[in-house]
Amino acid sequence: MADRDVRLADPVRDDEAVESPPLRLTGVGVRYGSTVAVASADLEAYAGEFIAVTGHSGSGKSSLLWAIGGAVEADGVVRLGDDEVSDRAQAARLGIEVIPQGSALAVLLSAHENVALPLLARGVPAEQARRRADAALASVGLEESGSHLAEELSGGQQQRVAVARGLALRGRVLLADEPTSELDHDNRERVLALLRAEADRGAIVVMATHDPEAAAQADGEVRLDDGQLETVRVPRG
Ligand SMILES: Nc1ncnc2c1ncn2[C@@H]1O[C@H](COP(=O)(O)OP(=O)(O)OP(=O)(O)O)[C@@H](O)[C@H]1O
Repeated sequence: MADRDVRLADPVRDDEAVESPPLRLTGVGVRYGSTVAVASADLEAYAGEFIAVTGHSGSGKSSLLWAIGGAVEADGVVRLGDDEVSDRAQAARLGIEVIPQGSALAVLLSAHENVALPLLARGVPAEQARRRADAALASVGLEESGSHLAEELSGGQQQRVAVARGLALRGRVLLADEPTSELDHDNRERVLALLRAEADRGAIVVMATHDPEAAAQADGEVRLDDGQLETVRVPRG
């Protein structure tokens, strides 16, 4: 798809509000060889919604998020508004952002650099990127840790940096893969509140989690059972 046909998200804009177009999955499937990770999933989500994807380990949660984010080859169609997601770079241009499982930080960069560099890569001016990284790190309680190398941080602190990095991008859709798995109670609640705020800002938040208490705080829940997606709670129910 040519760039001019893609409705670009604008990460340079400094205002917080966003109105995500609807996210629609139709018959989305993910296979790895003979393993069916996700079988023909249908899902709709709208601006302001916070959806939990639950299921046991290996049930396909990450694969579903990767398919939405264009990070894995998938059958079926993922649409954000009128635009069909085709690959990761195009999904990022549409404003589909990811908080990956396991943080995936650059360990030899500082916490601040890990948050600011993706902003610079999207064309955010340096001063604005610095400010947004400061604010995002402060929002996860790491205002004092910005200069620490990622490898000097604990697992939970690294996870909070990854959350800050995802939030700082201010996407239209935020895909959060087990964003609270390493966190103590207070930090889990803090991160869930930040994801809620992200939805309140007009984004769509899709969170994979195996934690029922975290899932209960989302507006809606879908569960994967060996790749089959079923609706547990609808956000508008
Ligand atoms: N790159 C890959 N190559 C082959 N098989 C894979 C790959 N990634 C995932 N799988 C398989 O696909 C299935 C779904 O995996 P996925 O990571 O999506 O599940 P999950 O629900 O996110 O698991 P967890 O909660 O443990 O993170 C599993 O059977 C897994 O072994």
